[in-house]
Amino acid sequence: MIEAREWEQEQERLSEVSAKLEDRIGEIEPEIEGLNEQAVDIRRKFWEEVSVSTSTNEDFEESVYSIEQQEALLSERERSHQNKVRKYHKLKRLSESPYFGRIDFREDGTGFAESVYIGVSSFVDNDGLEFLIYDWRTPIASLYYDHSPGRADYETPNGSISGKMELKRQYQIRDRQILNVFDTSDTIGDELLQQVLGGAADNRMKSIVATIQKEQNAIIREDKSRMVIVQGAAGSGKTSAALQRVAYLLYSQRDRLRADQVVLFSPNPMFNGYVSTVLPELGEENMKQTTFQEYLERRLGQAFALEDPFDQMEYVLSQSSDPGYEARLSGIRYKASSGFLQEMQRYVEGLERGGMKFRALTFRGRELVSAERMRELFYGYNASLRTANRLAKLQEWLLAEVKRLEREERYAKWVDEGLNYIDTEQYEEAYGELHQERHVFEFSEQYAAARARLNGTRRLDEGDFDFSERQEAWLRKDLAREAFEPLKRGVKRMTFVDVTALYMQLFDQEQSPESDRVSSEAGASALPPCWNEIGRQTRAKLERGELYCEDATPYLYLKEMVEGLRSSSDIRQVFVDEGQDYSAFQYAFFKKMFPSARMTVLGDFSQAIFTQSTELSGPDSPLVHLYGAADTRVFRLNRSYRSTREIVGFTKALLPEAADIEPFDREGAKPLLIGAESPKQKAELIAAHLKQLQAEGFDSIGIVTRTAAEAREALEQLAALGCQDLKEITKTTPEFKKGTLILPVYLAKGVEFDAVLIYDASANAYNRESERKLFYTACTRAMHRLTLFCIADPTPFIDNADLSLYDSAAAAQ
Ligand SMILES: Nc1ncnc2c1ncn2[C@@H]1O[C@H](COP(=O)(O)OP(=O)(O)OP(=O)(O)O)[C@@H](O)[C@H]1O
Repeated sequence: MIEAREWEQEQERLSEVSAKLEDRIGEIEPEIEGLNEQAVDIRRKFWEEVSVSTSTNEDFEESVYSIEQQEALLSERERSHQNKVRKYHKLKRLSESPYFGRIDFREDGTGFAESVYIGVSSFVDNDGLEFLIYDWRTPIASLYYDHSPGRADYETPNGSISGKMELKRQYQIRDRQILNVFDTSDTIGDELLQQVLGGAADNRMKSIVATIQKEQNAIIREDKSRMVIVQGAAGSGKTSAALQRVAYLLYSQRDRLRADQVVLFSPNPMFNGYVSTVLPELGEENMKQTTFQEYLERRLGQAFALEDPFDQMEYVLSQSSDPGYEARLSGIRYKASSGFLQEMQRYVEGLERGGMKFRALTFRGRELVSAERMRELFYGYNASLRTANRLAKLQEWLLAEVKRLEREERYAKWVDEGLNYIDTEQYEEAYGELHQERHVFEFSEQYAAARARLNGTRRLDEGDFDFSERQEAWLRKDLAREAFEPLKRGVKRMTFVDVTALYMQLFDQEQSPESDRVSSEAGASALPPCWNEIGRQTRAKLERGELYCEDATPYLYLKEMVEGLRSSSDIRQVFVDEGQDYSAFQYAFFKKMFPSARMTVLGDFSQAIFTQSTELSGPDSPLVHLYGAADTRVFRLNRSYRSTREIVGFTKALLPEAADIEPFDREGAKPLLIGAESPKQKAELIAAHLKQLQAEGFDSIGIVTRTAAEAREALEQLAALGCQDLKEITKTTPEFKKGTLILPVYLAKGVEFDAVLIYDASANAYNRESERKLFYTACTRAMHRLTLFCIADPTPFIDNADLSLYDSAAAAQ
């Protein structure tokens, strides 16, 4: 705390700045309202003011010009309106809490220290000279995040500036009143962070702008590398830093980066809502948010029923007795691997020499162009042409061929018959079309007649226009055109390439029964265990018009590699959260899909709960290879901000690789393990504990289960025991609500709760080594309290947790 006198001075300054903000808002407000009315007015009068005249060419041009002018004027007004509105909202936001930090910095060579007040955006005094508030993203503001009082420097576009930081101060301000002021010697004062982290969880993520940590700031401001990888412990602020980074980039590159050129891939649709308020809170427009599954659905959803990652997860967790289980798991791993990616790349190259698969073009049950003919043409093109280019040539040929066949078809029997069923509408259309032609005809006829008169000759074709013949010809053409339309559309979409057969062909090679692992044809990679069964499962699924989750990306990759990629070069920044859950294929895909983008991938290999997963930063990481080590920067975050010291102490004992995680120093109760004797008793204990937590004031509680079926069971049991307001979260729930949620671990990814209850931590439930990370992920969702329930023995995953790390309670009989 600071002295009373200083506090008073700070309050005085705050009041002054607030008053200036109010004045500025007062100046802009009428303008905003005026602009609003103007825009509506111009739109309303738009068509009144432009009279469209088509009587002469000049008139018509005049009208078009006038419309264009009006439109340009309107767009300009709207743009300036939007800018003003944005400015207005920024001022409003500032007026609620103008700043959160201050540094006094004496630049070397100057005789005075400047006081730099830092807030969510800049505010300059009316004279235009004095910055009353600096935006947190300005170069000088980085001092606040990176240094303690003493020698300090910061980077600007023109080089480094050094000096001495004489003061570093933090504020908590509400309604223009200072609630708290802290002077700090630390990089960012622990006191403020303590307060922020001690607060309750929300159903929306919060901006961390006032308490960004030095190691997070480095991630936020990194702007040299093409690829930024963040491997960070659970709760270390990866998602928070990512969102701040988006806001930073939108500011620092405001002349060349728009919010709609930034895309964030989230782990599930609910997560989109969870993080959607952060950027607007920082005064920025939201970026595009999507899930990879949504993208796959858009690209493949019409052709196949796609399995989503959550159904795949449910299968992996609950169908271990299925006879094909081992093969499926082996397939999931293989189909996500760099080995399969390389195999696929070799395969696509090989298609230039042989093995292409085509689908014949058929029409009314007749084969128009056989697959064989297409193959001949394809392999007859210049051998130096790539597959996609040859396909483009073939496509051109096919379109011409289809048009030729369509012309021939006009006199086919079915068209003769079709003429008998022409309705009046079609006749009218034909009449109309011919009538238009008639004008042209008449004009040329008149012209020819005039010439004939002038030359004193007679035309041979005079008067030979036969309307009914022409009408029939028109109708025949129309019938054939309509019937051929789907075929033409198909050729344009390249449906003549049999991608399904091409994909299946990848699995054709038989594995010898005596060997589980044999070298593939190319000799560079080995086939995975249960290879033959993997092939059988893959083919059977495809034949049903379905795609396993693990097949969707490789399938699309193959399709794109063969047919030529449709990329989005407009996207400039791609963010991937929960990056450990994406396969090597998906990363190769991102690179191809967004050729002009830089990438930021955030994740935690300790939370790799899906069977397919990618190590983010090790030597084998496909991510590091994606753009090359020189253009890649890896950051590590080891400090966990989410959970209390006690919870972090317990969770880090669950996983050997979590050993070096440091908790932020915030105290709380030890995790509690409660043993029950029967499922019924377990449910009763959970119900009682829930009531106790609610009575203590926790209003964000997560009951985390292994599977969706278990979540349903939990809901029924607890509701029967009188627990109120329980909300079940399924993969189709559109957004998180505050309260007591019951959900499977894989849907709790990335989110947090005041208190987490592990619904079943028994040895029976969690015992397979492959589920250790699943269990770890569940426990690391807790901020303040973690309680685990089990029947008989607890999961062996806690064997390494020293008994001092948690409390145990057996059920009272
Ligand atoms: N610098 C910070 N100041 C205040 N709060 C922070 C800071 N960094 C992280 N937090 C808080 O810590 C919690 C965890 O942050 P976040 O969800 O971003 O972590 P994460 O690394 O993405 O976690 P996970 O991998 O478990 O999804 C959030 O409540 C966030 O607000």
